[in-house]
Amino acid sequence: MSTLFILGAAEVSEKQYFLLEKESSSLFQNRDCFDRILNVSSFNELFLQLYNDRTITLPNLYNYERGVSLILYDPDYCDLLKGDKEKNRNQVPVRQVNDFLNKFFPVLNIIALDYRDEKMLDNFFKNLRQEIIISQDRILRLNHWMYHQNEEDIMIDNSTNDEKSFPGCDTNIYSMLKHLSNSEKLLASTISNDNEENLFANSINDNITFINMLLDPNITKNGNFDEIRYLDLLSTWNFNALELTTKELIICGFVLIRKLIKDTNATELQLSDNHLLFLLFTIESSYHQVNKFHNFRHAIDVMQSTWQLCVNLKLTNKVHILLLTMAAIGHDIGHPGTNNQLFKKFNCLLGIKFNNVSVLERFHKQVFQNLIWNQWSNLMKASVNNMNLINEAILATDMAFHSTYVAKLDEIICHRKNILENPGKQDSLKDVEFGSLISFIIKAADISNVTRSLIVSAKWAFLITLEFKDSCSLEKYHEDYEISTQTLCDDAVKDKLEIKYSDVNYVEKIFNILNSKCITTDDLTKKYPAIPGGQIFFINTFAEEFFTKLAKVFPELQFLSDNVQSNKKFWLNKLNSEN
Ligand SMILES: Nc1ncnc2c1ncn2[C@@H]1O[C@@H]2COP(=O)(O)O[C@H]2[C@H]1O
Repeated sequence: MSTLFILGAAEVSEKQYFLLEKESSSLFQNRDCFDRILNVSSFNELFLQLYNDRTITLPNLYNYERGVSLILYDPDYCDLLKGDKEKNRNQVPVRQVNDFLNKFFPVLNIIALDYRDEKMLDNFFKNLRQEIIISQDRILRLNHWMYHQNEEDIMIDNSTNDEKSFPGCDTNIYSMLKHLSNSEKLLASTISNDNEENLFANSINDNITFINMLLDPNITKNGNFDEIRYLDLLSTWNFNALELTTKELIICGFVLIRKLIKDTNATELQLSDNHLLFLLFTIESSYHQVNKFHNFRHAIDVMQSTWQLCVNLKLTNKVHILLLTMAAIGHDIGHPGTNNQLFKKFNCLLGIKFNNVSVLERFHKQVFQNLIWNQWSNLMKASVNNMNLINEAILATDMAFHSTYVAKLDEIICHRKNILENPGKQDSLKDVEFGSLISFIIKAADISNVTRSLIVSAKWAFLITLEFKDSCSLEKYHEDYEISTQTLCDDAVKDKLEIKYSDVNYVEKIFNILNSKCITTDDLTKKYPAIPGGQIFFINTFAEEFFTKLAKVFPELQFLSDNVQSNKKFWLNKLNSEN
């Protein structure tokens, strides 16, 4: 859905509406592109609308990831931060608004323009219809996210591996290069303590009470959410992120992180409730809601399992638990829902930037690190080891290095066997080192969906199967059409663009399946017969050995291995009954 925001006091909006009536204006000629027109009196009202729309129960048609939205306003008119009518206070230049939108609403397709700038409006509308088509097609959208680049993107100086930052791309749709580029600008503004940037951030933090956006009647008690209820939910392995609304996922992140901060007793790490929620809303706006598996729901699921593994392992360092849990929330930030091979195979700029090694993980690490520096710098300043721990944990989730971690488990098992059989005899092998422990925990959490209860595991399996299918479709699309990995807005293909992989009804169908209380694992495997085979492959190739050896090193985690075995039995029976 595409929204047109008319921003400014009534007088201004009358002028802007005038544009809607002026037949010669590009706005008039393209007004049919918008599904709705909203008149807002200030940026605070605009941001409240964006945040509230992002937390609509899924399938959310107003997530600003399908369609392209436009904010029209008069930068010279009024104090747009609060909507006062006084003239010439707090004028907000267009560049500053777009900078803010890109940094704090990264995955949203939305841009602000001065309503008087006909040239910019004409330029915006020139590509709008194609961009809307791209944003509503699963594969065209994926292609754009991963491969869009504009000619100004600075090429990499490969000889020195000098990682240069990238200017923003020329598109109104999300792209990973644009996300990375804006993330680096965010870091730069943090370091330079850019007060323009702070103007908005401070205004949001001062004028928006985030908790009020979460207090739905059906999830609150006496006007507040039931913190105990959510902490209880988070404290069991029966946690099911799939049955929670986006608001509840944010609440889960909030109550857990707030608890973990308190547990550290570290005054320098304290963060106000509103600031913590501002950070969580920004993280939510950095994950793609349109992704089936790699979305904010997966992030909160991995956050919960990371914390529970720390509890089961009786980790004592409260700061480490907080850092690991934060790494879990951010470990897949901006994930496109595909895989590293598709960066390397099509030789795209983002892959080259990271030398085609752990492209996704290094992207997540850089984007998350810059966000934390901007919104929670104390967590970073407290110790240089804090960011290193978060970075190491995020990089450890690259499955390309999975066998390295299994080999480390083998080494520890062998070391302990040697000690048992030859007490007192030293060997060159090592027991669990801190770095390995961090990696083992977040790796186990990242694939812990296969250790959940059968029906929960089956629903995650259903979602990742759909995502694998999209990756295959993207690969085929490139091979069939030999589409340049640059952009699908090139003139050569512009008029051929059509929606083949629409996902509006598709998403509706998915959430009907996930939300139905009566769906069984049998129903899922009947509808999607590829699931059992995919699960057996993944369990046999990765999960079974990893969790078996993890349990040998950490007997407290035996339940993970038992759950995998139990789920595997079901998948094998399914597979055998189908053959
Ligand atoms: N249930 C599952 N079935 C198949 N593959 C999975 C499953 N869970 C996780 N994975 C894979 O494990 C990978 C862990 O890293 P990623 O999240 O990048 O991508 C994940 C998937 O490719």
